[in-house]
Amino acid sequence: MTAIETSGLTKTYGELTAVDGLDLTIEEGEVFGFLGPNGAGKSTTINMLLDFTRPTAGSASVLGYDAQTEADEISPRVGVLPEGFDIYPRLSGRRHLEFAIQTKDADDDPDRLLERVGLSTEDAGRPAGDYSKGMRQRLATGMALVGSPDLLIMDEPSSGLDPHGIREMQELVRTEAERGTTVFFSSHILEHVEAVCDRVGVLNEGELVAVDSIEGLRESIGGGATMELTLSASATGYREVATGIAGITEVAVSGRTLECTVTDPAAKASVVTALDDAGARIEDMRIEDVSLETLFTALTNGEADATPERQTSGVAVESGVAE
Ligand SMILES: Nc1ncnc2c1ncn2[C@@H]1O[C@H](COP(=O)(O)OP(=O)(O)OP(=O)(O)O)[C@@H](O)[C@H]1O
Repeated sequence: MTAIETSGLTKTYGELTAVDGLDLTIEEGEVFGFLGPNGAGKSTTINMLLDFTRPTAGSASVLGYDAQTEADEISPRVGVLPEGFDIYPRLSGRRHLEFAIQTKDADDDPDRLLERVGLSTEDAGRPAGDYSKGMRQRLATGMALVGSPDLLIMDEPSSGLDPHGIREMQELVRTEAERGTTVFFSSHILEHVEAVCDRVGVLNEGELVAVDSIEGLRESIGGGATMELTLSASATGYREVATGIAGITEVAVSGRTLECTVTDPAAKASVVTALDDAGARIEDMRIEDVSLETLFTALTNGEADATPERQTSGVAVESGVAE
């Protein structure tokens, strides 16, 4: 059975199309990262899956039930970490959890939940109104885990968390996935989903612009790289050598440096061999691979940070993608 299936799911607000004909299938047990820049339509999609918002067109099913007509069947089996979770300021964290346990008619141990989300017993006794943003996020995560849901929907789960908290959240997602839970989580930060997701979908201006495994995305960009070769003498005479190689689309020369745009990974070795054969002495080589961040940027009109990783060494540089 599919955990989530949408068909032509659309939501418009007046002139604005927040979600535009979304066709998405997520299998049970998958960890799916829903990516997109601010305003891409991620929360609107989640709200339609949870029947908080009605679609303008199309349909969605969650755990085999229609998201609009059978929402009552869905909610007991889904744990939700909403974006901008509202707390009851005077109630302690523990009371929040107890309340969630009662509401779901579950039998979770609040202490176990607190431990899982990294909230101390002492903090659990304090009014949630005094919590930091990260602590609120941990509490909301604990509430989402109540009742061991079959599907966990997390809207920007890393929001407010420090790097340590982000790692813990990723660990928690992994543990849930091992338990068989389907995890659907949205983020506008690729590296937060990269560590844990089986597949990612990239949403931009309401449209799904890519759906693939992380490996698939890596492969699709694997050929794109810039190679910078520093020779022992002027590179001017070697431009033609590099230009003649299949998979090298552009060559720029500056002093002793040749900068080649590579579209076929095999061309990286070919250019080194060809230059060597032509008598050039390569003193240094740097390869700047296109990272997933760069792909994300390209898919979403440059609204995310592009931080390609530089790898520097001698001639034996391996191709790779930024971690
Ligand atoms: N109730 C609403 N009325 C009017 N426009 C809305 C409403 N809810 C969302 N929108 C618009 O729909 C678009 C998508 O918003 P949405 O909150 O789904 O994006 P998002 O991808 O979750 O963004 P973020 O990462 O910032 O949370 C935005 O342009 C937003 O302004």
